[in-house]
Amino acid sequence: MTGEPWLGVVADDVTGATDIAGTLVGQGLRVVQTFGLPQGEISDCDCVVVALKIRTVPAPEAVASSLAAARRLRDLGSEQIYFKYCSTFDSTDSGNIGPVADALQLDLGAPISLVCPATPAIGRTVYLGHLFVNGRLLSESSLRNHPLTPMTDPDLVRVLGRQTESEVALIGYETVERGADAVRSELERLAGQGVRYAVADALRESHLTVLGEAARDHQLVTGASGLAWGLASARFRSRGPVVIAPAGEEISRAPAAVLSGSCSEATREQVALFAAQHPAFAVDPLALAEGQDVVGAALKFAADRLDEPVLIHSAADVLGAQSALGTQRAAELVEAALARIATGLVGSGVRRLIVAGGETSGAVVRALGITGVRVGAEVDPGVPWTFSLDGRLALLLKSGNLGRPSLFSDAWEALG
Ligand SMILES: Nc1ncnc2c1ncn2[C@@H]1O[C@H](COP(=O)(O)OP(=O)(O)O)[C@@H](O)[C@H]1O
Ligand SMILES: O=C(O)[C@@H](O)C(=O)COP(=O)(O)O
Repeated sequence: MTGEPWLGVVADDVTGATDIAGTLVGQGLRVVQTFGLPQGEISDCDCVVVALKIRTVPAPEAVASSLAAARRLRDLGSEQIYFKYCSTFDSTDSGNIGPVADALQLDLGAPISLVCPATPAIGRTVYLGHLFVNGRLLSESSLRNHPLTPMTDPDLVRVLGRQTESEVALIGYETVERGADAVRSELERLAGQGVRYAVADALRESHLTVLGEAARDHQLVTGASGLAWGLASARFRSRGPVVIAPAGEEISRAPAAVLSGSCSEATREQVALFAAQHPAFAVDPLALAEGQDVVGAALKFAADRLDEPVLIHSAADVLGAQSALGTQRAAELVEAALARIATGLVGSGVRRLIVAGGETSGAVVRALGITGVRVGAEVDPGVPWTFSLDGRLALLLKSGNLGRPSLFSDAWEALG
């Protein structure tokens, strides 16, 4: 094991980054995750995951940030770059998966790259190039109605084809089932025909190991957490999970809080279950818009109850808030308020913090001035505890769709 990160991940959002980081830790890699470009030297790890926020920004901005991240990762010693996007391929017809992959391929001199968001551990599979979410076609899942990136076409060859000028082809499950050599030969054949992207089928984890083995020497691999799992399991067949020292006593006994700005189905269940057993404060976007001191009220509520974990959440009447204030303004008000509440909570001694929601997590880590975390063990697939590099905090940053209903309660126990 070297001290240099051989694998560099460019992730297109914050909790997506935490998801892949946790997956790699589960496969025995030592992982550091940074928010934005890594600062200074990073050693004693196998992988650095750079969390960007580029899923829905204009394509040129996404390309510039990804290139900068990949170049920095190469400077740190990464031999292989992994572009992590969402397991539901969240993107629009103009990007950003195609433009970012194109730019990274060109920069790294990669002739052809795998494209595979399949992540069976969370119910995402690819069959004949079609993406399924918990057994339903992507276009018939709730992603069809995503506010920013509605996914109405499940055929990934077609979806990516609209985002790139390059040729996109399919490597079907029959080839994958024949093993890594068969996939390698097919990749060579396709590259010889000028194809730059091979969407690969994967229905179960053994398929991901085959793909990981086939892509072992690729300069660029693209996918969600599943294919990263395959890469790591092909490379380190016998490595057990990293044993992360439990949080120091100072942290594991410190006050704890959950901040949720996520409105996703899984989070709603988690919030409802936790709120039934613990003190909970609802942030009202309309009150924020009226200029009421909601932040002050939330902090007062928490300060009176910090002998047990408190929950501050926001997802009550989302549609009402959006129609009164507009989607963007409502989101900004809630994100800014939760970020200020996070700062106040940490100021009053909270050192164990769960944050639900990708955008929300981005706003919170920015407000807290956290530049990076060392990644610990997963509590659920894609949901690991992390420890800020400055030693201040244990943070669990959770993507909206991930985690079991009792995650918020179970996570404290997992922290030790
Ligand atoms: N009650 C609400 N009304 C309107 N927008 C809200 C409300 N609560 C949260 N939001 C916003 O919804 C967005 C949720 O996104 P995010 O944090 O990425 O969660 P997820 O990972 O579930 O998508 C955030 O921008 C948040 O500020
Ligand atoms: O790949 C996934 O499903 C997640 O890692 C992910 O990116 C989810 O997106 P957000 O819910 O917006 O964090």
